[in-house]
Amino acid sequence: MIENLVKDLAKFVEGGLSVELYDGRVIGEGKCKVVVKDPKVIRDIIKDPEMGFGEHYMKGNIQIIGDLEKFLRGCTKYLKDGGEKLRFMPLRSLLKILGLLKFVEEKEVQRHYDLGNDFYSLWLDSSMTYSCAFFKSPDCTLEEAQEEKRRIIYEKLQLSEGDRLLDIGCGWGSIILESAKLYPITTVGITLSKNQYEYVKERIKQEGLEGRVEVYLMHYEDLPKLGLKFNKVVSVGMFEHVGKGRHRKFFEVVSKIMEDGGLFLLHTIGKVHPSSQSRWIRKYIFPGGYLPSIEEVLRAVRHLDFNLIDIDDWRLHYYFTLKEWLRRFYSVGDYVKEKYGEEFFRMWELYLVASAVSFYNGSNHLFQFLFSKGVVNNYPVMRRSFLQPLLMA
Ligand SMILES: C[S@@+](CC[C@H](N)C(=O)[O-])C[C@H]1O[C@@H](n2cnc3c(N)ncnc32)[C@H](O)[C@@H]1O
Repeated sequence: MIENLVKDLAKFVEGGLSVELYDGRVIGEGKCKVVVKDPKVIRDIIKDPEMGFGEHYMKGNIQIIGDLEKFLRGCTKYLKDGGEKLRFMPLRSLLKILGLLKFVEEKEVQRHYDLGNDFYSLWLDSSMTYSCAFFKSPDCTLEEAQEEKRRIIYEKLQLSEGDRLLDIGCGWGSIILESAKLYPITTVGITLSKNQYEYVKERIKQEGLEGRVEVYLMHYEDLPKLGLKFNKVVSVGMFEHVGKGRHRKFFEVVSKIMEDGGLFLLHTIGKVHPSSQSRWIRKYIFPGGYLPSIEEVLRAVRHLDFNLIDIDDWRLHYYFTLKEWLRRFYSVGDYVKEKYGEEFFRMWELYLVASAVSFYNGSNHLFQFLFSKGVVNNYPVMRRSFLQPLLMA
């Protein structure tokens, strides 16, 4: 059975595939070599393929000598194109890893983001933005691409004098801090992470933005308690935490704190159609996260007073963002292994590569939904630019 599986899978992995088993047997030949160090790997993958692969990869019981991204890409292709017979092979579930995120409870969100500002600053750009950037051209730096993403958001939100902007899930504050410097507006950000909250508070002081920028450590459901109303709202990379069955409630809250005629830009990873989510990612990276489909987002606003203006898909931009995060992550690999341990390194490596592959192969997308509260007819009818240079040759 293993021989057949390797032979079939090898057809889909660029450069071919060989597998070296714990007993010294080598099956197949190719550029990518999978080393299986422990007989438990096979047992656990058969029992629970996705979790089995993920956990043994983290522990180093499975090693990929060659390109992990190409290997995972091959696996997805194999599962997609491999025909009816192959769909029942154990590896099918393994690539569920390529889904992302699902709703998490407060403590779980904190566990992820409070890993420490130091850890994230090792591989994020200098604005500490932890979401998809926009690469105007393939040679943009990550810093430039994150800045470009913010510019697009400000334009889509038509920021102008006197606006009150809310950022739900503001992270390390790049939007609320920068937009308040660029426009005569006031901004408010909320986050569940104590580290992010302290960091943003300090930046507000350092940059003399007191009175114009506020940050709160709070759950979005508590927003109405602030007693504030906003005419512009943005949420970037946070909706993935909201969770199945809670999307409608999220929009109800946003509607409560928005003024009529206001604009809401929702930037989220998503799926075109509802599909399965990764149990491994939920256990180790984003416990509880859920990636909504377009349909689920639109269904959630159906009976509310939001009117859809535009949907944009930045799928390949997230692939490039992840590749850049990964490049930076690898460049500090030895330090990460020493400080956080080998298993932690391998867990984050797998998460970043699997995520990159999920955008490359089209399982995941990055959507920007733009809604108005009520019908707004004085919105520009054209996007900033329809023609972007090709990102992929
Ligand atoms: C992926 S980060 C994105 C941060 C930032 N928007 C960016 O683009 O860099 C998700 C953010 O959502 C926040 N978050 C997650 N669940 C939340 C909740 N229930 N209420 C408020 N914030 C939440 C996290 O604390 C974190 O700041």
